[in-house]
Amino acid sequence: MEYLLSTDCLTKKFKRQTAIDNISLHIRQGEIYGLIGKNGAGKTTFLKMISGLSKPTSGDITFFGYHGAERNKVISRIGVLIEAPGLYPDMSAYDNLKLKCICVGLHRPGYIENILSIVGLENVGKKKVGHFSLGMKQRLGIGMALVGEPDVLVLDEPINGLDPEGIAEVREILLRLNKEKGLTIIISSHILEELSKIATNYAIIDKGQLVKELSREELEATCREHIEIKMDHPDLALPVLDALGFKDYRVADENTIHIFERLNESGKITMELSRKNIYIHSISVTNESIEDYFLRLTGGVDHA
Ligand SMILES: Nc1ncnc2c1ncn2[C@@H]1O[C@H](COP(=O)(O)OP(=O)(O)OP(=O)(O)O)[C@@H](O)[C@H]1O
Repeated sequence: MEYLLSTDCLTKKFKRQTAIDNISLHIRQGEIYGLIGKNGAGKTTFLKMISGLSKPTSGDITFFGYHGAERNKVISRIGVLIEAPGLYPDMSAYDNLKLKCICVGLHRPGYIENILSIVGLENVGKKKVGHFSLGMKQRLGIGMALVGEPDVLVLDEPINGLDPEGIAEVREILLRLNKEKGLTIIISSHILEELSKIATNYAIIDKGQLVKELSREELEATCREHIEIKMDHPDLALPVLDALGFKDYRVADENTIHIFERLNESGKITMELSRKNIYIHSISVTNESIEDYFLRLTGGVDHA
């Protein structure tokens, strides 16, 4: 089984609006998979479908090798926190977790205490959840999603509205769960910069469509300072770069080469290419921030 979870041409329509349009994504075990998109891009709709909370209009989802209706057999292997965590405000964190444990038939001694400690709420005592900060509620929401030891955690904008300290706390918890328990995490956000601190893989979606699926390494390479050459046939330039001793370069797309070393040698490269009669459209040194890259792919700032 190459992928733990994948979607094939997944589509969701609400009357005439297509919220998710033909999205095929691939998530491996152990990844922290970030779903990035502006407000209204379709993140929640997508996460609801893969979590079994909403039915696709068309397309398929494969999870643990099961797809179609068969996927119901393994759907409980997904722990979900979508929109606000469903917490009882007049009860303590312990009692909220206890209720969930009873619902799923879990009665192990020390189980609830362990979850409280994982999400950093071991010292809140009998304080009612209604008096918790937003960050504490989010952490308890993550704890609730952990009941039953899922293999995958699906989190919809878990850092939305949190202050920097709250964001850092959630980030630490997720990194630890991923590293120590090997949990696969699928997490959405509209801030790529923030997600880039934890995600190993990304899908950028815009207006319901997949714009790009890429790994952390690919994102870092794209946003690292580099020489960018725009030309019609990048393949023609590669022997010239090799002859000049360049090693750290890649063909970014059918019209672009990125070179990540010797950034002051644009002139030399231009001269060599022109000596070989290889025509280029432009050559420049680029340092695009992660957020600029996201805005470029999703058509700039949304002023709606
Ligand atoms: N139940 C529904 N009925 C009708 N339209 C819906 C429904 N749920 C979502 N939509 C529409 O689908 C589109 C995608 O919404 P979705 O909530 O998935 O986006 P999102 O990326 O999660 O955005 P946000 O971050 O603002 O929640 C939006 O235009 C939304 O209005």
